[in-house]
Amino acid sequence: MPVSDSVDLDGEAEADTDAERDASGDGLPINELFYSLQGEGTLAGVPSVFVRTSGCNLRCWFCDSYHTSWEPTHAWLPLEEILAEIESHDADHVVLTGGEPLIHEESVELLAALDDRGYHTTVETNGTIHRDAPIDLASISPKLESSTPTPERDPKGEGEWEDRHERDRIDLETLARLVEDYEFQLKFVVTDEDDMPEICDLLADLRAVADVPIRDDDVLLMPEGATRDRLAETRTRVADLAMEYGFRYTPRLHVDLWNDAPET
Ligand SMILES: C[S@@+](CC[C@H](N)C(=O)[O-])C[C@H]1O[C@@H](n2cnc3c(N)ncnc32)[C@H](O)[C@@H]1O
Ligand SMILES: Nc1nc2[nH]cc(C(=O)O)c2c(=O)[nH]1
Ligand code: SF4
Ligand SMILES: [Mg+2]
Repeated sequence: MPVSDSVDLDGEAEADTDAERDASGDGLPINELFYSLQGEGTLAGVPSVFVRTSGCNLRCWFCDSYHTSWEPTHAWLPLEEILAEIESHDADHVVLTGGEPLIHEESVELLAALDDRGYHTTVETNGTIHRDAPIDLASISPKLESSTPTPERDPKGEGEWEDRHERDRIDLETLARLVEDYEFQLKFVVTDEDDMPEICDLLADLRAVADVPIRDDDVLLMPEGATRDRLAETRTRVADLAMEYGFRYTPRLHVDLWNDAPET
C-alpha cells in the first residue's frame, strides 16, 4: 500500500488536527497493509494480514518502522476500505500494528468489525495505552531504558524526544489493565544482558499490581535488530539469555526471510 504525505501524528495532537482526515471521521492513517507470516511471538509462522497505522507516542531509537514514528507517512483510509483490503486476502488472522495503533480511537471500531467477521486479532502495542476492544491477543512490548533516543542514538535529531520517551515508556497501571483484560504476551526487545535487570524488576512490579498471574511462559525475549546483519549480532546472545532466565525466545522470522523489505 503506497503512502504519501508526511504529517506528524504523535499521539497527543492525534488525528483530529489532520487536514487530510477523512470527512466521515471513521478512517485510520495507514502506513502499509500487507499479507505475510506473523514473524514474532507465540503465533510466529501464522499467515496474517498486517494493518500498520501511522503515528506513535514514543520514539525508540531502533524503531524498525521509522515511517510510522520518526517520520510518519500514511494514507487516510476509511474503515470499509481497510476491511475490503483485508478480506481480499485468504487469512483468518489480522495483526493491527503501527506505530502505536492504540493512539487511534478508530482502532476500536476496526477491531470490532474484524471481530464481527470472525477474525482472530492480534494488537501489537507498546503497552502505554489501554482501550476496550475485542482483542484476541495483546502483544505487549514494553520499552526498556535501552530504547531511549539519547542524543548519541537519535536517528533524526539531537535527543529532542529523549525526555518524553523516558517519561512515557512505562505505565504500570496501563500494563496491568492490559494483562488483566486480554490474553497477552510480553515481548521485550533485548540487545544484551544489561537489559535483564530492568525486565526482572518490571515483571516483579507488574506481578505485584496485576490481578492475574504472569507466567515466565508469557514473557518473550526478542533480539533487537531490524536487519539480518544486526540480528546476527544479537540473536544468539538473546537466545542464551532466554535459557538462562527461563523466558521464551522469539525469532524475527520476517527479518530472517525478507530482511528489512517493506510490506513483509
Ligand atoms: C514497530 S512496533 C509497533 C507496535 C508498538 N508500537 C510496539 O512497539 O510494540 C512492532 C514490534 O516491533 C518491535 N521492534 C521495533 N523495532 C525493533 C528492532 N529494531 N528490533 C527488534 N524489535 C523491534 C517492537 O518492540 C514491537 O514488538
Ligand atoms: N511478518 C511480520 N511480523 C510481524 N509481527 C509484528 C510485526 C510488527 O511490525 O508489529 C511484524 C511485521 O512487521 N512483519
Ligand atoms: S513504540 Fe513501537 S512504533 Fe513506537 S517508536 Fe517504539 S518500536 Fe517504533
Ligand atoms: Mg515489524
